[in-house]
Amino acid sequence: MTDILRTEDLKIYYGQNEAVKGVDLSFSGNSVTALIGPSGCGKSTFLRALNRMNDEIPGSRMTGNIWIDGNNINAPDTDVTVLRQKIGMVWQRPNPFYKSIYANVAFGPRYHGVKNKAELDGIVEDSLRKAALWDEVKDRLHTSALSLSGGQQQRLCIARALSVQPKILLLDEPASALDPVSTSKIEETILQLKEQLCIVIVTHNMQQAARISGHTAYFYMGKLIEYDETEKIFTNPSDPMTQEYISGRFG
Ligand SMILES: Nc1ncnc2c1ncn2[C@@H]1O[C@H](COP(=O)(O)OP(=O)(O)OP(=O)(O)O)[C@@H](O)[C@H]1O
Repeated sequence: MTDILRTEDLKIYYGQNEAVKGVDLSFSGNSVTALIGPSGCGKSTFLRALNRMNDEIPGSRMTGNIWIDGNNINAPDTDVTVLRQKIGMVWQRPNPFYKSIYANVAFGPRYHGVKNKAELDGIVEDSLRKAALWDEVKDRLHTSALSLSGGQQQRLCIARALSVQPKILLLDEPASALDPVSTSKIEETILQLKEQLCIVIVTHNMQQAARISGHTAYFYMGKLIEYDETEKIFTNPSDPMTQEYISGRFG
């Protein structure tokens, strides 16, 4: 499979603190890659770099390259809005806008110039279907997004990210604040989205990583220790550090 996203010697700093220490990783289309590792090892920092979300953090800077479709996203002429259209992101806590369900999903397409109501209606329905939320909300599209449960809000945030047709979806512990039923709905949604997207997910939940990802990257203290097929990482990792982490977490 062709890689659509690749990092090369990526280093990320907060002031003097080097949080990510020269990571090379590649991601292909139609795949789910899990980023795992102990708290503070740099998973979220690495993830946020992939659509330049760290730009928003004062004192943060990065070196190295991130290639998407052959373009270096760290190039000074990169249009960050266009970049974030291609690479969507969903955070740990659902963060819908204080607007209707419809307006949340229509926000991105409207921002990018879609005005036609029929077209917007189509995008909203399609995005909500892909996020496995349509059947639950189709009769209340114009009610507040905040009237939804936490799990529904998170699927709404996924629909919102999908509405601008990204190629890549970044998920930062998207189910860690949810109950088991909502978690399994999010996991089912991720598995369906894999058919169309490249997905990178940070998770603390080893079982979740094993259930949904094809490849897993193990980070420790800012370094990428091991990257391989998920089954290999969880059954027979090559690096003793990975083994120690996995057995501690599973044992
Ligand atoms: N906004 C920030 N400002 C300064 N330092 C930060 C910031 N965010 C993260 N760091 C530091 O960068 C390092 C990596 O943190 P990061 O949140 O990326 O790790 P993580 O593996 O995602 O952790 P967790 O699993 O707890 O979310 C840590 O030393 C952390 O203190």
